[in-house]
Amino acid sequence: MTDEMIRLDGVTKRYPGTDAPAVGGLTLGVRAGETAVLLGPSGCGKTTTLRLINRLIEPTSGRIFLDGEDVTRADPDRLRRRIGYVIQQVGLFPHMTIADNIGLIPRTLGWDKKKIRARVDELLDLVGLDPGTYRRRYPKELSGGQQQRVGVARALAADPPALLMDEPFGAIDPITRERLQDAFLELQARIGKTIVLVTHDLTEALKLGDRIAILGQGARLVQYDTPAAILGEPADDFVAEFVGAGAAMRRLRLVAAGSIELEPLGGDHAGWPEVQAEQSLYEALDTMLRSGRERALVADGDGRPLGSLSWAAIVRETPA
Ligand SMILES: Nc1ncnc2c1ncn2[C@@H]1O[C@H](COP(=O)(O)OP(=O)(O)OP(=O)(O)O)[C@@H](O)[C@H]1O
Repeated sequence: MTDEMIRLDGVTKRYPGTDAPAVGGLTLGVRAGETAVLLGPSGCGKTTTLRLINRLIEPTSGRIFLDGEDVTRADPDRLRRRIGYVIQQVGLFPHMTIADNIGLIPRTLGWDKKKIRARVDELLDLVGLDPGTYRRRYPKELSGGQQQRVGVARALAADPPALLMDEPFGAIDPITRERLQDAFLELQARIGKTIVLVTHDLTEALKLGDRIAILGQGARLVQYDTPAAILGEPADDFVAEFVGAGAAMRRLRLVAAGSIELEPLGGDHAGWPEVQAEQSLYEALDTMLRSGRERALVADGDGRPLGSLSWAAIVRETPA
């Protein structure tokens, strides 16, 4: 057995009348409870890959597995109840209330009214919208960010183990977008779904992904790794170029101060700035810069000193 919830095995999609495949023999596994981000340039096949997973698009060849089961030929309607789908345009039905939009799949599954109502309220709570205020409203009476939350609630209605998200925060202003990303992380920490999320925004990928799949044209898998590894050890020039000039600085946000080799504290450290072991190197460096010191004391959660972190140690730890 495998702990992979989603697996693509040599999946190819060739649209009629095109020369090169949109997805050419992609093999990719997503572990249960993890968020995998598909990141790559426009037209590289991200959306096609996502829609192959829930069979909105039929593969030309290859196989797709959900929780170890070959679903390449499974009934698409049944499959989609096990895989929630969230898109950028949200796709709420304008003539239906928020409650009816969220209750869509439970209704098709034949749940009774009381159970649907309870589930709708539970989901509104989960995504941070007050049920009393929002349940009877219509989509146009909500902001874009609130509609996006409803879209997520709807996708979660039948409690599917997996969730596909296509540029879920794409059309939203930068400040709301950051708030929704934070809300996404809090929600995911509680519900632990297996998520495949498409974006072309590197910052979003680094923030939300447990692992990032960098795709080239034809959904060629160039690198599939943790955010820190993508930034620290780009597989080739394509990835290095994609993650760009700020890679070393971005990586500092992903490494905890307590995770690198600290120096012994030694004698007098009065007046040193202090950072928590779980704070990032980025925050540690910021603290040092603001206090005008080249060293900080690293302490654990109970305030016990663990060692000394120097500027030089951060430079040594950063892959050149
Ligand atoms: N229905 C279709 N028929 C023919 N070609 C298509 C169809 N849908 C997509 N394509 C082509 O397949 C390729 C991959 O498209 P896809 O939408 O998967 O890319 P993407 O990475 O999601 O792009 P973007 O980031 O711009 O949304 C593109 O070259 C696109 O033009």
